[in-house]
Amino acid sequence: MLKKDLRSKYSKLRSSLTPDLLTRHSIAIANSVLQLPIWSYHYFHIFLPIEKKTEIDTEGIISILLGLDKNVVVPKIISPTELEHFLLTDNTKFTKNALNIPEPVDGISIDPIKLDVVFIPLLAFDELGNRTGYGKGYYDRFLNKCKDDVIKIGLSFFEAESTIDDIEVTDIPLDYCVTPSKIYSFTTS
Ligand SMILES: Nc1nc2c(c(=O)[nH]1)N(C=O)[C@@H](CNc1ccc(C(=O)N[C@@H](CCC(=O)O)C(=O)O)cc1)CN2
Ligand SMILES: Nc1ncnc2c1ncn2[C@@H]1O[C@H](COP(=O)(O)OP(=O)(O)OP(=O)(O)O)[C@@H](O)[C@H]1O
Repeated sequence: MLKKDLRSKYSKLRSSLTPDLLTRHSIAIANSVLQLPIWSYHYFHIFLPIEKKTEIDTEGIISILLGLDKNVVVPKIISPTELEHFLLTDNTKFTKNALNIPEPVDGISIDPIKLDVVFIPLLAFDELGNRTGYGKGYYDRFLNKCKDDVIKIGLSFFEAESTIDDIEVTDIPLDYCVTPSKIYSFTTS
């Protein structure tokens, strides 16, 4: 399927999730994340959900990361194409931007090259690990600034599509995708 059709299909599917199912699926995803081979790393990047778009509640994953004393880094949109990344601390204040994304007001800026693991929001992914988001290319540009072996983990309420047909050269595939019932591994190493 084409990205535009997948965006509309999965936006609709997501908006049909009840609050109770969203909570249960988000907890199941957080529990599965514990099974991934990522716990020797230090710098983890994670997004905060757009509630109006019924995104995964990442609070459980953030609690796990903080409980394990990991460095947790969150994005902030600073231009129509670019994200900046801030370390999450006890003092981090959040405010919702124009797209309803909770973002840090300011803080310690982290160079993406430092990141070991990135949790990635998506609307749909396929069996090869390709993904599509809202179509603004923020994550593709951001991942391009990370080290080559950064571990890229998609989080999805729904299972893989067989193929996304309009993949571009700038699309960076996932290493893993975690759904409420399954962990997909796309890595060859
Ligand atoms: N929680 C979260 N944070 C994230 C992302 C994400 O997907 N989820 N992003 C991942 O890249 C970036 C933000 N990308 C976004 C792009 C479009 C829209 C959005 O609401 N688009 C509207 C059209 C709005 C408009 O153009 O004014 C839409 O899709 O209906 C939201 C986030 C960075 N932070
Ligand atoms: N590294 C890059 N440099 C310049 N443009 C890029 C880069 N990566 C992606 N783009 C452009 O961004 C636009 C949106 O890309 P795409 O449709 O893959 O977004 P998406 O993956 O759905 O969105 P997001 O990454 O925000 O979740 C495309 O026109 C693409 O060419």
